[in-house]
Amino acid sequence: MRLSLDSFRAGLHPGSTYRVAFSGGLDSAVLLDLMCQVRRVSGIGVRAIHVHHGIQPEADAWSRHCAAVADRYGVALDILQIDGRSRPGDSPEAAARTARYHSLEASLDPGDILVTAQHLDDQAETLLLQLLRGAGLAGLAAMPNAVPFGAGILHRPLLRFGRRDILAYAQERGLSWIEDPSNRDERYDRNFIRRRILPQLAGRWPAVAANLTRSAGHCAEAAGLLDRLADTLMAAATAADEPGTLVLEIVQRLQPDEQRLLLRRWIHKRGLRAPPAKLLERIRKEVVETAGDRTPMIAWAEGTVRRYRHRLHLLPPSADFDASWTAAWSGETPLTLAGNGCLHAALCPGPGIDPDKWRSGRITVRYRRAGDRLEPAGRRGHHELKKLFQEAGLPPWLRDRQPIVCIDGRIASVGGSQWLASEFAGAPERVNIVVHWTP
Ligand SMILES: Nc1ncnc2c1ncn2[C@@H]1O[C@H](COP(=O)(O)OP(=O)(O)OP(=O)(O)O)[C@@H](O)[C@H]1O
Repeated sequence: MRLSLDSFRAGLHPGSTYRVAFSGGLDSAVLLDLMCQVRRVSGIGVRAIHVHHGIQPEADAWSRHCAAVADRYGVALDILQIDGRSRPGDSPEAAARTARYHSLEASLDPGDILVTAQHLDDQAETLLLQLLRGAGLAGLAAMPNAVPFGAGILHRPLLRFGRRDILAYAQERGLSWIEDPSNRDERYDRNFIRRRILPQLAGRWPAVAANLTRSAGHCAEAAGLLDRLADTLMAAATAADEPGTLVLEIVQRLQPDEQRLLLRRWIHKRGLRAPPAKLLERIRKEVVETAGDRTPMIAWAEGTVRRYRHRLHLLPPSADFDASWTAAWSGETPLTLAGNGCLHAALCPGPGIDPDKWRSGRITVRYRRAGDRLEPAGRRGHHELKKLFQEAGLPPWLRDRQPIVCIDGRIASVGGSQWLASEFAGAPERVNIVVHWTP
């Protein structure tokens, strides 16, 4: 489609404040020019944002170029300084991109529309890259035209226009831009596809970019439908008294493909990246489908799926929890438990620790040790903590994480004030020390 002010405006997502992601390259130079023209005719607010990655030696010169261009348009430019370096083993391209998107996302105010300059050929490259990675529908949907992003929206108004139309527009308008030398580096997959593969395909199928983009559109529609189906399955399977937990029996009644869809959505909604397909299938077979009363679990880098008492639980990783940790506590100020929330103590009416015993003893906090026993307040006889936890239906993976408050080395309370030792418990009708645990 020919790129003109009218054809561009016709597809622009409605809004009143736009932030142009301006790298200084050809595509975003055209986008900024178009947005400034729209501003002239319709009075929208336009600001530009440039991300300074601090990686390439030219980064300072690019920032200066962007500032000069923005100045000529009379547009305010925010320069976001980020550390776009990758960690060993990560792709530098992906690390810079992730850091850039995070900083752009955080910079938006409510209602802002962030516009970026990806076009039809970028979309075709993205689809090919996703196919080569073996992506599922969500990946093949490639880049959406508009999605919620931070406090605002991310919108790509040039997706309908090809690289050639964008170049023609820039030349016609006499725009200036900078060329990033790394765009020619064919060690990067995207550059290889753009420079070697797509021209070959276009020699035989001139409409290749438009057709691939159309396929991405079909995938996007199907992916949206499946998301809605997954939400319906999840609403039906979620335990009413424990949001975030699924009722095993309901999940088991679904077909295998529905189970996979539901598991992926459940993990995604928790903000975790789904495991690879093979591992997801193991979760389905070994955790969901296994018969009997077993309590299987499967962990991957992003989390753990566990089955316990007819429910499925999803836990984020807990890297810094140390079961051998112990500390003295004044009881006056909250105590932070590494990787396990915090404790605080307050005087409250009702069951709790006798304030006199609390003040006169030496308080320490630790975790469970083999053979720990307790006589619960109001009950006769000592019981192993393990038995008390089982009796209360506490899932096994939470048992070692219950903080144990000791007075002079003897257990006074467990899990905040969930279990109180009779030897330290105050009279329940009086005001006592209540230990709260916020995991
Ligand atoms: N340094 C930058 N500062 C501000 N915006 C940028 C910067 N780099 C890129 N952008 C914005 O992102 C768009 C896409 O850039 P580019 O194609 O280089 O990114 P990419 O790494 O391939 O990411 P994507 O997959 O989103 O296209 C640009 O057109 C521009 O709008």
